[in-house]
Amino acid sequence: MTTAFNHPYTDESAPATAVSEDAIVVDDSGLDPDLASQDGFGDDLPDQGDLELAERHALRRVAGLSTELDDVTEVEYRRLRLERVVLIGVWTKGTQDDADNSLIELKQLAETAGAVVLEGATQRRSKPDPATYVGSGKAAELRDIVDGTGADTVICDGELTPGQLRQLEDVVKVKVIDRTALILDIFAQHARSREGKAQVELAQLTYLLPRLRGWGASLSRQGGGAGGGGNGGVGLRGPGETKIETDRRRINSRMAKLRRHLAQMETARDVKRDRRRTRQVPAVAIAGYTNAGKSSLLNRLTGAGVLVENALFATLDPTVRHARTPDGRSFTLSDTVGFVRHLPHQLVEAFRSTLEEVADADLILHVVDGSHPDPEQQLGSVREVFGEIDAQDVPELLVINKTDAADPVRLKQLRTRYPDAVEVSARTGEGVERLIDALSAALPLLDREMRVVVPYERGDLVSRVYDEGRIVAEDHTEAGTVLHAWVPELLAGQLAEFTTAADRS
Ligand SMILES: Nc1nc2c(ncn2[C@@H]2O[C@H](COP(=O)(O)OP(=O)(O)OP(=O)(O)O)[C@@H](O)[C@H]2O)c(=O)[nH]1
Ligand SMILES: [Mg+2]
Repeated sequence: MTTAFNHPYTDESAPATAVSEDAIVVDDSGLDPDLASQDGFGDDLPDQGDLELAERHALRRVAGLSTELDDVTEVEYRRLRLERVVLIGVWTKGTQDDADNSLIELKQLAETAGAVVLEGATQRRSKPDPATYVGSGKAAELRDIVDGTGADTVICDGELTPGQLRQLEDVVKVKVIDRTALILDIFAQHARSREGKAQVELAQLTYLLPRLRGWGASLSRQGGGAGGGGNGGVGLRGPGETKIETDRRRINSRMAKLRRHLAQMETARDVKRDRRRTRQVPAVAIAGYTNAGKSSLLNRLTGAGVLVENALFATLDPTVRHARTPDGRSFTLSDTVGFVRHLPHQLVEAFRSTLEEVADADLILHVVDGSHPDPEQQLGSVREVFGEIDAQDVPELLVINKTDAADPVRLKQLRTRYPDAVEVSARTGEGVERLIDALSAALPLLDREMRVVVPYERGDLVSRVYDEGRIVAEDHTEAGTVLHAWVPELLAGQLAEFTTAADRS
């Protein structure tokens, strides 16, 4: 029994505290000035990101003075801010390696959220325990580990029911959260745009709603002091229940408000997308597992200067760049939010409009980290999400990235398995030429050759030829701009009236 608890993260060579150096520093104060000021959208959410833990506790006690909503959503999320954590996974199927990889990913997620991982352990079971996730014996061992390490949080590698979270908390006596809450927390820390923030908040509230009671109980216990210890105490329970009802109502109305705002923002996005569509510029979406190197590749391909970080979910807001093939054809290239195994469905829902960029693309550059121990599993998870967002029919160009760091044997396996994939290193630039060629070949061809004389008052058409087409020759005469160019069908139609006699045959 005891041996089932392995502690892979305590070895001397990799002290757990080293992780905090890479941790993302979130400066909430300067983050998003427009959220609070421009439309009153965030008016009821003062920014409390920099509050010390103790102050957050204090805030909870003056809950009656602030609005209830601040209390529940903001403060309780902030309480989620993890410091010293112990990881626990239930290993139900697959090999020991799979179980270890899963826990290593959980460790990366926890570190990305800013936590220091003290210990990790897995338990082999046919299925998670319905009461406490791990069996009761393991739960007691887990409590000993928590005591021994001074951890303040346990993170479970799965999605737990509200009841499991509460019951496990009762045993280990510290906060217990699951993988879903952890991912939501990372997204919350990384969201930059108004839309991204709203999407994440909606997902968090969806997650929080059925768990209100459980968290309330554990938090009132953690509040300690005034309550007289124990489980929150009989005296606290009555008012707590009423408060939960109020909170629930407020959360529901907040969610409705967020949905309305998101719908508006989505309309704006659709307009933008439609504009791109009518310009007939093919759209290429870069998608793939988180940390696969999508942003690096976008930078390599376009010099976009997009945030690259060795952290999970560095990119949450889609970035769209304009690019050209070597033969001059225009296309857009967009970076997207990374995927992860078991992406919480609340997030898939909330990010649906962002993810639709992928579903709407003419081509997906699916980036896989070739240096990962199990790239094929990541690839499978990503394709699963493609299915959920109806992107499975979009042509896909598989890109195996990080060849500079990948094991040659693994690369060879991948090559055999995916003969059409292109191997690149976004870091060294190796293979990028080949990728550009493959990309060009996969993009729709510009299909009309035109010779036109465009009068000077139609400079707009000339600039569209510049944007959307490829100019073979250009001259300026008294009659206007003489162009010989290849252009997309739609533009060809609009240029038709200016075709030169020679071309009219
Ligand atoms: N060795 C190596 N590292 C790479 C390569 N491409 C990217 N990386 C590193 O991988 C990490 C993640 O890169 P990103 O470009 O941020 O990955 P991403 O897919 O955009 O990640 P998210 O936006 O977080 O989902 C960074 O530390 C990069 O420096 C590569 O070709 N070789
Ligand atoms: Mg990125």
